[in-house]
Amino acid sequence: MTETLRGCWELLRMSWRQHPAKLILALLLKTAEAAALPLAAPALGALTDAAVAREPAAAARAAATAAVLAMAALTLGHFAHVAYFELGEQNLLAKDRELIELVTGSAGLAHQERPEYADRMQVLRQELRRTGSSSMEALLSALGTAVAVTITAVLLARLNPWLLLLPLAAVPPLLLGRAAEARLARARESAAQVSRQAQHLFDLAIDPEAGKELRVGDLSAEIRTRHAGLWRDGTSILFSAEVRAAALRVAGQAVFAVGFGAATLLVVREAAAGRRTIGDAVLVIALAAQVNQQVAVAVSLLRELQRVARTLADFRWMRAVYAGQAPPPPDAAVPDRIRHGIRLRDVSFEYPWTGRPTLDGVDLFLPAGATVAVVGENGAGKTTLVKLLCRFYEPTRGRVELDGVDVVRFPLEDWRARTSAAFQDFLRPEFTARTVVGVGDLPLADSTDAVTAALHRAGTQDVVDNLEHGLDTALGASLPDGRQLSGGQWQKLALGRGMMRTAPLLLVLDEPTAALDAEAEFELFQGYAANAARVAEQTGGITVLVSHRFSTVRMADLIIVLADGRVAEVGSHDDLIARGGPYAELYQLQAAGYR
Ligand SMILES: Nc1ncnc2c1ncn2[C@@H]1O[C@H](COP(=O)(O)OP(=O)(O)OP(=O)(O)O)[C@@H](O)[C@H]1O
Repeated sequence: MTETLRGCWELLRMSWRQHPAKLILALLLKTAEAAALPLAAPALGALTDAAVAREPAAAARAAATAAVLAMAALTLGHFAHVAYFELGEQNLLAKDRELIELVTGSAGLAHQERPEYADRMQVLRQELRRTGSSSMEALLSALGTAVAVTITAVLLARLNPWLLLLPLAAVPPLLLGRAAEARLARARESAAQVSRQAQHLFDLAIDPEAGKELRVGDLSAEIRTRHAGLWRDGTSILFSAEVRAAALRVAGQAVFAVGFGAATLLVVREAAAGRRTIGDAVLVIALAAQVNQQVAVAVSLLRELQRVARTLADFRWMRAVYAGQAPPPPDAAVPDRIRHGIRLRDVSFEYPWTGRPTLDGVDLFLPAGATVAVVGENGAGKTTLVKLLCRFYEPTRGRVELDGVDVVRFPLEDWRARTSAAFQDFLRPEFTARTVVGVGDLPLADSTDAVTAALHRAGTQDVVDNLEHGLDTALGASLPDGRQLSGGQWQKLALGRGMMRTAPLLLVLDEPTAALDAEAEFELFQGYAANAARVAEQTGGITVLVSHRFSTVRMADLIIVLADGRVAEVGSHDDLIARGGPYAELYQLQAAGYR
C-alpha cells in the first residue's frame, strides 16, 4: 500500500510540474463527476416521497435535480479527459526521456547486457507504453471514487449506522485484489524472459537483412515453430496466473455480495414496519447498488495504480542501480598527448553474471603512436579488451594505465571525448547522411566540411558520392523518401563517423570492415595507417584494430595474439612469423587460402 501511495504522490507531483492549472481543473471535474451519482440518490428518494405524497412541485424539483446530477455524471468525465490526457502524455514523454537518459547516460554497458536487467527493462518498457495517459485517468478516478465513497458512507450512516458495514464489506475484495496483482506481477516477470526470446525470433523473421539467410537455410518454418513454442510458454505462465488471480478476486466480490443483500433486507424491513419512508428505501437501494459499483471500480483502479506504482518503483530501482555504477570521482586530467603509452597491468575481467574470467592476467604495453592489431579465435576476448580500453567496463582485477595514470582516474566524459571508435555492430541512425556521419563528433554534427573530411580520412567518400542528394540524402525506412543502404554502405558511413574526431588518443576499430571485401579492407587500412601516423605525430594517439584478416593485420606495428582470454604472443609481423608460433601458423593458413 505504501508503494501505491508513493506512486500516486509521485504521479501527482509530476503532473503538477507539467501544468498545475490543468491538474486542478481535471481534479475538480473528476471529483464533481464522481460525486454526482451518489448525490442523485437522495434526489431520487425525495422524488419518490413527493410522488407518494402527491406533491407535484416538490416532485418536479427533485426530478430536475436528479436529471442535472445524472447529466453531470455522464458528461463531466469527457471534459476532464481533455484536461488530463495531455498531462498523461507529457508524463509519459518525461519518463521515456528519463529512461533513455538512464540507459545511455550510465558509464558502462553492464545494465544493457546483463540478462536480469534486460528482463526488468522489457517489463518497464511494456508497462510505460501501456500505462501512459491511463495512469492519470486511474489516479483521478481513484480520487473521485474516494469522494463518492465518502458521500455514500455519510448518506448511509444518517439512515442506519449498521449500513456503514456495507463499504467495509469492500475491504476483502481490496486485499484479495492486491494479492492477485502481486501474483500477476511475478508471472509477468517470469514470462518476460520467454517473450523477450520470442520477440527476438519475431524481429529476426521480419528483418529484411536476415531474410536472405533465412531463405537460404530454409529456417523460416523452424523460426515460426520456435516462436510459437515460446509464445505458448509465455502465455501459459500468464494464463495460470490470471486464473488464480481471477479466483482471488471472485472470492472478494462474493463477500461483498453477502453484505449488499443484508443491507437491502435491513432497510426494506424498516420501511415495511413504517420506521422509514419508501423514499429512504429507494435511496438505500440506489446507494447500495452504487457501492457495489464503487467497490468494483476501486478494486480495478487500485490494481491499475499498483501497476503504475510498480513501474515507478522500477524506475527508482533503475536509478539506484545506475547510481551504483557511477565511476569513482575523477582526480586526474586526460593529457593532451600520450608520451609513453597505455599499459595493461595484470588485467582480468569477468562478466559479472557468467562466473568465469573472459580476460585473465593480461599484461600489455601499447606504445604511444602505435598501430596495434588484436587477433585471436572467436571468443578469445578481443572485443572485451577493447571494451575495457573504452571504459564500458572496469577490470575486475588489475589496471589500465595511460602514461602511468590509472584511466579510472580520468573524468569519463573527457576520456570518451578523446576516444573514437567504429564497431562491427555499428549504429544505423536514420537521419540525413551528414548527420549519420556527423554524430561521431556532436559539436560538428552539421558541418559539411568536417563530415566530408572525416569520410576522406576513412576512405569511404564513395558512398556519399553515389547518393542522389549527397550529404542531404535521408537514410532509412523511417524517413519520408529515405534511401535504403546495404550493410556495407552503412558500415562505410560508420567508419566515417569513427573518423570525425581529429585528434583522438585512442582510435578503436573493432572489425568495422567485416561487411567489406578483403581488398577494400586492405585499402581502407592503408589509409588508416597514414591517418594514424598523422594523429600519432600530434597526440601520440594509439590505434587498436581488431580483425580476422591477416593481410590487414600485418600492417600493424604491434600484433597481440589472444587465446582463451590470455596473451599468447606479442610482436611485429616479422617477429611473430620468425617465431613460428600460433600467429605464424594462422597467417600461413590464411595466406594459403589466397594463393
Ligand atoms: N555481454 C556478455 N555477457 C557475457 N559473456 C560475454 C559477453 N560478451 C562476451 N562474452 C563472452 O566473453 C568471451 C569473449 O568474448 P569477446 O566478444 O570478447 O570475444 P572476441 O574475441 O571479440 O570474439 P569474436 O571474434 O567472435 O568477435 C566469449 O566467451 C563470450 O561468450
